[in-house]
Amino acid sequence: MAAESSFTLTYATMFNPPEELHTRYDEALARFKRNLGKDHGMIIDGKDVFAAEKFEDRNPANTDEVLGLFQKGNAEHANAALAAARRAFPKWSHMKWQDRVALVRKAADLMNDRLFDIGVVMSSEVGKNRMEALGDAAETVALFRYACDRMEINNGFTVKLGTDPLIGFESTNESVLRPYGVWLVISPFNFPAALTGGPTASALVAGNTVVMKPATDTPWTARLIAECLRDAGVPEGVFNYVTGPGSTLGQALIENPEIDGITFTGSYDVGMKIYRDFGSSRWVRPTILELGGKNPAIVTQNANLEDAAIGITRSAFGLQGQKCSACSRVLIHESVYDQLVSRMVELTNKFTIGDPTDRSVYLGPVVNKGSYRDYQGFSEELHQDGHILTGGKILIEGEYGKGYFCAPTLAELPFTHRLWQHEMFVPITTVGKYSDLNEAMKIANEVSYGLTAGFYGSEDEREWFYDNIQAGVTYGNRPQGATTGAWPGFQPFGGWKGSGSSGKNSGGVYYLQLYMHEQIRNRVRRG
Ligand SMILES: NC(=O)c1ccc[n+]([C@@H]2O[C@H](COP(=O)([O-])OP(=O)(O)OC[C@H]3O[C@@H](n4cnc5c(N)ncnc54)[C@H](O)[C@@H]3O)[C@@H](O)[C@H]2O)c1
Ligand SMILES: N[C@@H](CCC=O)C(=O)O
Repeated sequence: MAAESSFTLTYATMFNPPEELHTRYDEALARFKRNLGKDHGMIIDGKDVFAAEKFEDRNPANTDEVLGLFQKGNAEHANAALAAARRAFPKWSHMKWQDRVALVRKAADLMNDRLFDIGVVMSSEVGKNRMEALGDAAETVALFRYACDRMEINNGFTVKLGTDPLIGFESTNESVLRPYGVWLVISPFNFPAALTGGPTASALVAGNTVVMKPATDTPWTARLIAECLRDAGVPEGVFNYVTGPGSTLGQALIENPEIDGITFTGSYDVGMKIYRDFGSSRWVRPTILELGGKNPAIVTQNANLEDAAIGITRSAFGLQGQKCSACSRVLIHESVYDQLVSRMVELTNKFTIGDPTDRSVYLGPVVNKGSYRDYQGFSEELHQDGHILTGGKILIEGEYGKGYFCAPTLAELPFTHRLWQHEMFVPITTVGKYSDLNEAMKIANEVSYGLTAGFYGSEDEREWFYDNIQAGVTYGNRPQGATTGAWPGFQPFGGWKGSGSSGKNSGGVYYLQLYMHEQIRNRVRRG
């Protein structure tokens, strides 16, 4: 987002926003308060569709507050949405790609105009602080535009190939990338705009039609993204927005043979189940899985310790540790261990915790009761098996008692403990001491995940780190965030090993191609 000033909002710049951003956020917050408690439909074939059963979208910072009512979609809604997407596919896919790009760009412009309203809704249903929420909305705009740019730069992915060396014939060849058909997008709660909107925009620009299903904790943000597409004039049925539980609606979507491709972003367990279920079809369909992380930061004796402390604590506790990219493991050389740990504790204790719509707040609540309980369980385990440096308790005094607030936690733990391997997805980071850098690298890589990783050390050491770490997004000496804060076109985002299936990062130059299959066109003429 470019405001009137020269400031451009990204996850790296969000720590020093101009005053104007706060003013506009506050205006949106006032509008939002007048819109609470409404009944929001699904969007199927361009129409608002209401189900017999509803679910409440509640504010995790104040669980008494019902943000809105949403539809508990079922298998019938799944079938209707997929059928609408199937009907819309022939016309959408045969439209000139330039016309699809124009519509998706228009949706991005609308989203940019509505950025602050989207941001406030997101803060309220996810618990994201202001700048993180605005960042997620701005990232979605960037992902829409990036997909359009890539289609243009690649001229619609039509490439002239060699002419066959025939005598008496002219035989030309061309490669064309073409859409698959109906694409399913299932997204998680933590980046409800970017991870619903990003894959949707790529699928649409490529010529697929889409059914999108957000997480049950975050239906409103996704609805606002869907409204941008609808209001931009994307034809009926080309995208469809359905809401409801993953175990019923999500499962019904997965099991429907109408789907030609899927982008699932979420946990490893659900992703792997989807992969297996999806694999039982008559042929192999593209399955883009963006899964969990257990992201390490390695700090050597040559590091700038202040940059390391700032970057690590920001990445450990931004969005309450509920980022796939969160810095959840820190490996520190023994010679600088005490100094760095004490600075990290100091910075962690300075974070303001509270209502995420408040401008001074860095940590909001965790997203729901399940995460709140997870935090308590892990804290108990850390009290027993490790040493809590700070945190380790839920916050219940005063206003905190109304929501799911947890103290950001740093804990020492033997490297053999299971929590060095398990993605906790709450504000808890484990810290350990190493004496040999090769050993630290071995520990960093000995997990099922390979999403992001951070490094603080000398420039030579850093190149060694890149060559040896198993991760899709890596950062060196970055105070803006040790392991978090990727931006489309700058740090395309995706993981290795159990963190991702495609090996190509979203917001990167190889991503849009995943939504298309290749057709070779050979044309022969006598003469
Ligand atoms: N790699 C990435 O880019 C990335 C980004 C964000 C989050 N994540 C991961 O997402 C997880 C947190 O998000 P979450 O708690 O919302 O994840 P989740 O796996 O619980 O849910 C993700 C989505 O899957 C749906 N779902 C659940 N069961 C389903 C089923 N059987 N069939 C179809 N859909 C089903 C849910 O309703 C939701 O929409 C973490 O593991 C995090 O690391 C990964
Ligand atoms: N793109 C985000 C992470 C998304 C996953 O949760 C980042 O780079 O921090």
